[in-house]
Amino acid sequence: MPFDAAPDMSRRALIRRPSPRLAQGLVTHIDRSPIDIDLAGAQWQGYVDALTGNGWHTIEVDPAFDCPDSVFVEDAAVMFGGTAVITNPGADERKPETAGTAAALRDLGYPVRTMTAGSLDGGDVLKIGSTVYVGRGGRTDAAGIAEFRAILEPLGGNVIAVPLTKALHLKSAVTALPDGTVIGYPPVVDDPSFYPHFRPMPEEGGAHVVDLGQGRLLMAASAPRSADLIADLGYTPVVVDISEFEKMEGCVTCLSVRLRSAPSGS
Ligand SMILES: CN(C)C(=N)NCCC[C@H](N)C(=O)O
Repeated sequence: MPFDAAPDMSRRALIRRPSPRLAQGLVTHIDRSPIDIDLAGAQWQGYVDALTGNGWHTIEVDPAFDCPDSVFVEDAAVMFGGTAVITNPGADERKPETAGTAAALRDLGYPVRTMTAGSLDGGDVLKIGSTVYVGRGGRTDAAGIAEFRAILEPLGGNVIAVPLTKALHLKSAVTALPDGTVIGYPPVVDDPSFYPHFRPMPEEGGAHVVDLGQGRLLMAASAPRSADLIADLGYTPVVVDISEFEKMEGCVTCLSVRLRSAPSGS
């Protein structure tokens, strides 16, 4: 008799359905462009399908339709091992997003640490093993970095603050390949010398990858030359069109939070 296999605890991802008010979300470093909300919905579904089609079990955080930017679920939480850190977003408009994300993670059994002292967005956090780069920029302040460091260090994280003046979030500028190479689009990277191995990408969208495992990297359709370069490094790009989210300064990383460890203590 068929049975439901338990989801692989190392391949689960949080996602959050876009608000019908997406077009009213924040834009900081780019000009505002019209959003096709139906296309955004279809693109979000395409993104979710790319996760599930590559072996990820998705868990939907309750929608927050009053919060235009809530689809960018990455900014509300950072996972470190089996602990969830609920952020204190740097933009007041985005602070109400965290309650639903915290509830989802608690329901999944994760111990939750909630930031209160300073501000920090999940998009400013790039983890490479136990090294955790945090962008000190428009959304993440010094008090936020200090609070985050105080939470992560006892868990084994080494927090390194890096300057960020040319992009919204650190992961707007740089992300990392599975081998630890940091990839970035030089015009928006403040100082590549912070990273032991840095490889420039020819397009802004090419600086953003989500590691799907087994050498597969989720990337945006806006960066075809970067996808070729990534393929030439022996990885398999999995390409999704997220144009409507890019118009809101989003990228592939922002639309999910991967839960790669079981809840600590379980
Ligand atoms: C890595 N990135 C870019 C993110 N994690 N988040 C994007 C948030 C975009 C939103 N309109 C805002 O301005 O907050």
